[in-house]
This record gives sequence, C-alpha cells and structure tokens, in this order.
Amino acid sequence: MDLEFRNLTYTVQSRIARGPGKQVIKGVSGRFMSGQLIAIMGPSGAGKSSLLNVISGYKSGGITGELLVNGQTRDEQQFKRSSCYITQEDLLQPLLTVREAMDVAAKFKLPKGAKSPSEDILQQLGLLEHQNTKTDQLSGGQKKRLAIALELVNNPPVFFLDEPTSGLDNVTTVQCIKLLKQLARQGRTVVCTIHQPAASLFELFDQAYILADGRCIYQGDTDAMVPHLQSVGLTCPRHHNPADFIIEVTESSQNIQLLCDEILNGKMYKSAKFDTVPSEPINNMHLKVCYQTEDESGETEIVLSNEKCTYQVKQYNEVSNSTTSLSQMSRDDSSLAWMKIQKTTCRYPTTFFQQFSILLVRMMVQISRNRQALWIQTVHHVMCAILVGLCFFGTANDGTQMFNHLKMCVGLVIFFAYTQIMVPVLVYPQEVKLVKKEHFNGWYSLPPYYAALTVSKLPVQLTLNMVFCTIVFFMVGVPFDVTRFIVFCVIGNVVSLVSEGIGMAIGSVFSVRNGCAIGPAAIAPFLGLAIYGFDFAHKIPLIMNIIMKTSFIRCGVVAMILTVFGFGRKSLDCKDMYCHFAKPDVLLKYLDIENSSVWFEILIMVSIMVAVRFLCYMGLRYRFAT
Ligand SMILES: Nc1ncnc2c1ncn2[C@@H]1O[C@H](COP(=O)(O)OP(=O)(O)OP(=O)(O)O)[C@@H](O)[C@H]1O
Repeated sequence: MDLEFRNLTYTVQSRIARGPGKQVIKGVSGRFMSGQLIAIMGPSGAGKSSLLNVISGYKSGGITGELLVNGQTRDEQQFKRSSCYITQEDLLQPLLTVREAMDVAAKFKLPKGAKSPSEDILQQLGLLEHQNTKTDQLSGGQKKRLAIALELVNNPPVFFLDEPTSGLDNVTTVQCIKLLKQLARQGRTVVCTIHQPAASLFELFDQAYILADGRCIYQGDTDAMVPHLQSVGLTCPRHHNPADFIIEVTESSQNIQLLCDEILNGKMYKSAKFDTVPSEPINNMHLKVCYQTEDESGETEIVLSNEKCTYQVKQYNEVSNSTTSLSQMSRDDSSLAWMKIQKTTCRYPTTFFQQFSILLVRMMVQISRNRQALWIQTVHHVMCAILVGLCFFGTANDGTQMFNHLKMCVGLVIFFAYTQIMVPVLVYPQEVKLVKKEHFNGWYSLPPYYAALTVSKLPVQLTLNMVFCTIVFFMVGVPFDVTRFIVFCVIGNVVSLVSEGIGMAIGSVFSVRNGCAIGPAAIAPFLGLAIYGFDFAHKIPLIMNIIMKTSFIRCGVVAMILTVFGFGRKSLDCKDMYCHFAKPDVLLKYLDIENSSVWFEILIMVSIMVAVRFLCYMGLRYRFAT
C-alpha cells in the first residue's frame, strides 16, 4: 500500500492555556511506498511521533490536509483494518506466555476456524524457543519482536512503529531493523520513527523522512541524502555519520529554512537512482493510478498510467526480484487484494460474543495467575475485618454502645469505598494504553471489552467482600437473620462496585500521578455530603436535600443502619439504669431515617453505579478517540 500525505498540519490544544493551539506539524507532504522501510528522523521535539500518529490515524483531532492510500483519499475505517501501530512502550498482556498471547491475537484477528499461523510467525521471528516464557519475562528485543509477531497474525500491509529501537542495545537494534526490512521486502510499507541511528543502521533504511521544527527538511533515498546536502552547500565531513550530520545542521534555523525550501516541505523526493532530480513536486505526478490488481486467474498485473510511474514499478521489481520467495510474497500481499478482502468483511472478524468470551477467558486467566495481588487483597480484607471486629467485639446488643454501632456502619462503608477506588486508579492508566493499542489495531471493540472487564472482576471481589462482611457480622455479634445477613453483604458489595466504577472512570481519563490525588478527592464530596446530610437534613432547602441524597456513602450508611437495626430487631440489652437508644426505633427516629427504605437506598446506589460505569465507558471512548 502506498501512503501519501499533502499539506498536513497537526495542532495540539493546551488543556490549560486557551488560544489557537500549537502547530506541531506544519504543512508537510510526503509519500511512503510499499516494499520500503522508511525512517522518520529528526531532533527531539521535531514532531516525529506526532507525524507517525497522524499518518497512522492514532491521532485524529486537530489535523488538516490530505491523507491518501494508493493515490485515493483514504477511508479511515478501512485503512485502520489494513495497518497496525506498534507503540514505543512494549505494551504486552502480562501473565500470559508468548504462545498464549499469539493464540489470543489469532482468535481475535482471524475468522473462526481459520488456521492459526502462530507457530510459523514465532519461528520466523526467532521466538519459538521462548513460546512458554511469560511476556513480562522477555528481554527488550524479544518483547519488541513479540509486539510485531502479534500484529503479523493477520498480515497487514502497513506497519507503523514508534521508536522500535528505543531501549535496545546495538546488536538487538540491528536485528530489529533487519527484521523490519525483511517485512518491508515482503511487500509491506514499514514506517518507523528513529532517533539518530548509527551510520550502518541508517543504511539499512530505504527512505529517510527528516523533520525539524515540524517541517520536512529531507525526503528521499537514504543514499541520496549526502549528495543532496552537498548540493545545497552543507557538506558532510568524511567518516561522519550522515544521520548525525543532518540533525546537527538543524541547530541553525536558516539551515532548516533552506532545506525545507529545497525539498518543498516534503513535496519533492530525492532519489539516488535518478540521474536528474524531478523538477516537479511528487504530488503532481499522479502516482495514484499506479497500483496492482489481481485478475481472475490470480495473476498480478501492474496498471500504469505514465512514464514516471513506470520507474517506481521497475524499482519495486528490482528489489523484489532479489529473492524468489519474497517476490512471491509480494504477490500474495498485493495491497489491492488485501483491500478487496477487507471491503467484504466487517470491522472485526469476530462477533461481539466471541470477543467477549475471548476477553473474559484472558482476564480470568490473568487474575488467577496474579497470585501476589490475590494474596494482598485477601490479607487486606481479612485483617481489616478482624480489626473492625475487635474494635466492636460483641457489642452489637449493648444498648449503651449505640453510637459505636453507628461508627461501625460508617466505617464499613468507608472501608469499601476507599479499598475499591484506589486499585483501578493505580492499575487502570497502564491498562488503558494497552487496550487502546489492541483496540486501535482492530482486535476488538470497546463494548465487549468493557463487559468482560466488569464481569471478570466480580468473582474475586464479591467473594472477598463476603468474607469481610461475614467476619465483621459475627465478631460484632449482630443478631443473625438470613435476610439481614444477605442484605448486609449486598450493601457492602454495591458500595464497593460504585467505588470501583469511580476509580475506573478516573483511571481511564487521568494518569496514575493525577489519579492518585483525584481518587480520594473524588470520594470526599460524597463523604462530606453524607455527614452534612445526616446532621442538617431537616434544616436545608429541598434541592440541597436531594443533592445530598445522591451521596452513595450516605445511601450506604443509611442502608447499613437500617439493616443492622431494622428487620424487626428487638430491644438491646441495657446495663445502665436508662439507655435512651436501647430501642432501635428510637435511634432510627433520632437519625430521621425511620421512614427510609433499605431497598430504596440500594436502588439509589445501583443507579449511581450504573451512572459512574457509563461515565467510565464514555471516558474510555474519549481516550480511544483522541
Ligand atoms: N498533546 C500535546 N500537547 C502539547 N504539546 C505537544 C503535544 N503533543 C506533542 N506536543 C509537542 O509537539 C512537539 C513534537 O512532539 P513529538 O513527541 O512529536 O516530538 P518527537 O520528535 O517525537 O520528540 P522525541 O524524539 O523527543 O520523542 C513537542 O514540542 C511536544 O512538546
């Protein structure tokens, strides 16, 4: 697939300062041909990652200009199905083996019943011997290769990689770039950003696209760069790395301007194979009519429109003839054939329920293998339950301890709220990055992911909450009644699900650093409203009263008190001469909740839970769209 972009700009809007925004990419043009390995280079902050994100579709807002595929304005949905994006960070599903990760990718990406190519790909990429190693135990280079292998499962014709060599040593870097070159030689378009490669590495690339200050200062064959620089009076010293030299010359803004003007901000392509550099910009060459088709006999035919296009095809054949098998592969990978296949299939090769079940199984396996987290959660719940139980041990029937019972109800609700909000706030930002990558690369859609995420956590969460509630209930000595006990556990679980929803909503939108501060802060208003709502509910205007009733902590506490002291609870023992609150009804009246219904409070909490989980879903959609 040949990619082209014309007069591309990308503007980022500051979240804090208002204004026209910062233009990161400034009207650049360029084209990336299939069968080529292309390096986007430039000094730090030049806009390399931004350009890659824009061309790949990973970023979609704040963009102007034209994006074309095989010369035609591209259909974003269709293009996404034909390309994949490999992020700089090695985002791999933890706690799965290499083979399991590959098999999951194959299940998502291939139609049901299709033979999984996992073994062949692992063999080709030298990962077969590590197929039983967990993904988090792989070395940096192996992780990078696995990230590529996962996307190779459905053999997309376009690969985008953001700094694939970052964090790798020299030997592994060369191996990685050679692998990418091999992928390109098989007919794919492989575009990656890279930071000042060594001279030997630079030579491995077919094309260099150099950016400085958001503008293109060179586009063309890597071996044509030094002659081009010389032609504009910037002579690269002998034995100097050309990749270093071009970055060095960008220190001067005059050089940037000169080079940008020479290359027409990317409209010109410099080729070493041309004796004469084309005098006209490439975008006037009508390259769009140069594409491959497959007729009914399966033969690949090259359709040409003009002489300039013939050159491109000759160059392509020259490369692909170098090995017989690769030329065969390039036929198989004919971009048009790919487009034909993609047009007939929907966005995902699997249905909602298939995606849901694959995700659910994957999540359950990961949860069950995360022994450390399971132990920490279990110990936390049991220890806290025992501590609460010891604080209020056997006092449930003591009429003089009524206010301590109230404190216990408030304490239990706060325990569930804070325990459940912090885990997703800490874990979710990283998970969102990984899920965004998989979603962007067309593995699955958001609804089945979200459904699986919600369901997968329930068994462990509900079990631990039940354990906590049981220990507290019996240690404190609340009179046992089946309904009371079940409702007691239900309230704990509902409060924990609301808090988890709030934590997920925060974690999906904010980074860990911000989330840590926002998490507890998000609970605070509910807590404040709860306290305020108890003391002054009868003294404040109706509207304020309604707002306060939306505090899920207040609902939880009220429901908890109604459960502990309701359901026909008998009078408590009184060791003093007079116990004002020995009769539970007196306490409920004093708290102004004698007419409240435990079911109504639970209903409000369930509504809040649905609302926050919907907010979380919308937060994820927002993150994935930007
Ligand atoms: N969301 C954003 N908000 C504000 N500025 C941004 C945003 N995204 C990118 N930028 C700015 O755009 C410029 C280009 O960023 P980009 O990450 O594309 O550069 P880069 O060439 O990839 O840099 P590096 O090699 O250091 O990763 C930088 O000055 C960066 O600060």
